[in-house]
Amino acid sequence: MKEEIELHVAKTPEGKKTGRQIYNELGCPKKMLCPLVDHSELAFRILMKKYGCELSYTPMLNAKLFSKDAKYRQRHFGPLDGTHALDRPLIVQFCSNNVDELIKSCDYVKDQCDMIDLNLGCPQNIAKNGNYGSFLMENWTLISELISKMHEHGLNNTCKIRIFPEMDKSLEYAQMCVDAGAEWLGVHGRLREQRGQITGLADLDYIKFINENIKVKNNTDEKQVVISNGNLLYPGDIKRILDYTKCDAVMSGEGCLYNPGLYNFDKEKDDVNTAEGLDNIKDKVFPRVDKIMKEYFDIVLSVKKESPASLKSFKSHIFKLLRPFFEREIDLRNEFGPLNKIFEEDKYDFNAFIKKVEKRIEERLDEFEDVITFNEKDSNDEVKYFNVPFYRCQPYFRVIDGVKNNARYDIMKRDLEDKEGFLHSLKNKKQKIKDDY
Ligand SMILES: Cc1cc2nc3c(=O)[nH]c(=O)nc-3n(C[C@H](O)[C@H](O)[C@H](O)COP(=O)(O)O)c2cc1C
Repeated sequence: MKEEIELHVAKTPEGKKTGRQIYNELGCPKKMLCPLVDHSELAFRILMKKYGCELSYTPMLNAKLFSKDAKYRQRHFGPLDGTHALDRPLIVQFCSNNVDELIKSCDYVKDQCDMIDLNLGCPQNIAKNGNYGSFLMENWTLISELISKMHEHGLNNTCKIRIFPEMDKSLEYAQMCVDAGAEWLGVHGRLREQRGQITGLADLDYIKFINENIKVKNNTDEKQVVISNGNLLYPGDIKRILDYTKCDAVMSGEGCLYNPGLYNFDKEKDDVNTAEGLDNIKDKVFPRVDKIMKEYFDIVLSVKKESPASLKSFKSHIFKLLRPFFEREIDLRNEFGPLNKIFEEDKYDFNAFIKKVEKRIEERLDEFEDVITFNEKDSNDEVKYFNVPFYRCQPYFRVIDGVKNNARYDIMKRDLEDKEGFLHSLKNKKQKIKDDY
């Protein structure tokens, strides 16, 4: 027998805009940057906006700490966040299991952003221990209370969910969030168990099913705003995913981290589906790693005073941006690894390192042709894979070597032939698991 649960349904304050109105006012953004702990900080958001991203999320902020600790607030959401010319539209994301802490935190940031998101997707142990993120998926009463209080407080609010193994339950869950007052819904098409080594593919069928069947709160004619999350590797995937799921927008995490050029094309003019088309716009959509590294570093320096990036996050970005390059140019990777004084400008000039990378690429240009080609061997009807020179940013195909429990598992295409990369990934398994959200 179905367990009776008490659900909160928000009363909409008078004059409050609907999700669709907010979406239209924000210019109908289609290409969004995911919330990313340690990675969607101000500097990276600015870089992404320069490269065609239309809306960004902050990293997840912990409402318990944010509501109480001024230092935490200062460190994670400074005065420049949301006020920099290139930092809007912006969604601030909180994790929480406590209404008072959540509302207090929202009040601190509501004038510096366009919407506030509740994190219902974090699958990490830290979320398990703190009882938030995807570990609230069993507590619909609490979720509906958190969302409805945000809504009733007059905030423009969204939530980002994961899916259940059952499609119907996933829809019911999404509907509960919307009825509680979520004006937008981000759907990450993976189960809570799909993380680390068994991340696998997101299931777009679930996202499509939720999007096609969900009813907007109060059941008006308006369509619920739904954002699809997962499986974005190449620019052409954006249209493919939007056409398939019929969602309003896509958001990407790892796709952008490894290649900030993912969104950087003109949908009317540029051909992003063929190797030839991509080759014509390769500087935009697969930027050279030395150039993007310089651009990112310049932004980091420009916002350093008000919103300093942590060394950990800076290094993690560089490792991701340069992943294919570092896998071949091991000496430069080894040189970058121990660099810990990057932000102490007088002691270490990071521009000297950038110059070394640039020089190395120039030397390699004779040897490795600068063309994008279509990789027929790895293709199937739905997904196209491309060969991109190692000195250009490109998607990262994860190495997965295990299946656990009942997690749905679709083998993702991986570059296992790249033995060096494979071994490197395995060696860094520990680090990777820690990095994986
Ligand atoms: C480094 C990293 C940090 C993440 N941090 C967050 C976060 O703060 N909040 C959140 O909701 N999801 C977070 N995620 C999950 C992403 O937002 C996204 O849902 C997930 O990576 C799947 O999308 P992708 O396949 O485009 O990467 C994180 C993912 C990564 C890789």
